[in-house]
Amino acid sequence: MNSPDSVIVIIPTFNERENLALVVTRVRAAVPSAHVLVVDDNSPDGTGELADELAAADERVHVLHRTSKDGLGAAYLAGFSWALARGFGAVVEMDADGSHQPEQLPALLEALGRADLVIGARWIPGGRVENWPRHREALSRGANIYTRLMLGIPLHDATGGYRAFRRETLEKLDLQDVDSRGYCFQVDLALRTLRAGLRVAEVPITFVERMHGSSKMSQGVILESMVKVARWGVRDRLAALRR
Ligand SMILES: Nc1nc2c(ncn2[C@@H]2O[C@H](COP(=O)(O)OP(=O)(O)O[C@H]3O[C@H](CO)[C@@H](O)[C@H](O)[C@@H]3O)[C@@H](O)[C@H]2O)c(=O)[nH]1
Repeated sequence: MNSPDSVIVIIPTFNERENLALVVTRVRAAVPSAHVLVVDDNSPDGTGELADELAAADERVHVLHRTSKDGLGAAYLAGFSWALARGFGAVVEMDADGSHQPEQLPALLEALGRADLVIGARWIPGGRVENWPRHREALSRGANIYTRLMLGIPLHDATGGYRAFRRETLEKLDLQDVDSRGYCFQVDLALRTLRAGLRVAEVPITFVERMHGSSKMSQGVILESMVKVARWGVRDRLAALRR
């Protein structure tokens, strides 16, 4: 069992062979006490085998192999239950492609001292993106405006995927009810955290476009997000009317 102040960084992977070793090395250098859990969905490019090699070389690196690509949300849910069962006190989400800077992890963890969930935010003062194509920036900014309007939440980067949870936060969120598969998983968990009356803080981050491989963003992921966010907004407004 790990101590309450122990940190695990969960990295979901699908075809990230060219990126994984560097990001794991950078995490271990930025916070040497942190553990890393790679959750691989049977990547055809051999990412899972590479993760096994990294785990064999470092006792703080672990791998969860899943049988097929089942979405970012499902991968994180599997990673969360693995981490909670082993007693980690802080659980971090991070992309494998180097978009999230491991060197900014100490700032996220520091903010977790006064919040229940910390989101690394691109769209607040001090936050920025580097080398992102214009259409991706427009999509992300638009998605966050849409989310804020539909849900009436005070967050500027609810879709951001660089974040740190206290273990107690995850324990309170009824994760067994979460069915968000794609990137709307991020909004889903932020919304659940706020609705549970917990504190969400945003800290500025620099998001850097990946050097290798490609994004797994798809029309299906965008559609799921639009429909789910609209549905949650209607649900919450109806609930407010009934009160
Ligand atoms: N295991 C697993 N991993 C996945 C899957 N889909 C994506 N991933 C992994 O999840 C991470 C993010 O996926 P990308 O495809 O690189 O995302 P992006 O387009 O750069 O994502 C941006 O938008 C997301 C949604 O808002 C954000 O979550 C993310 O932080 C970033 O801002 C990567 O490590 C990728 O390999 C999946 O089905 N299974």
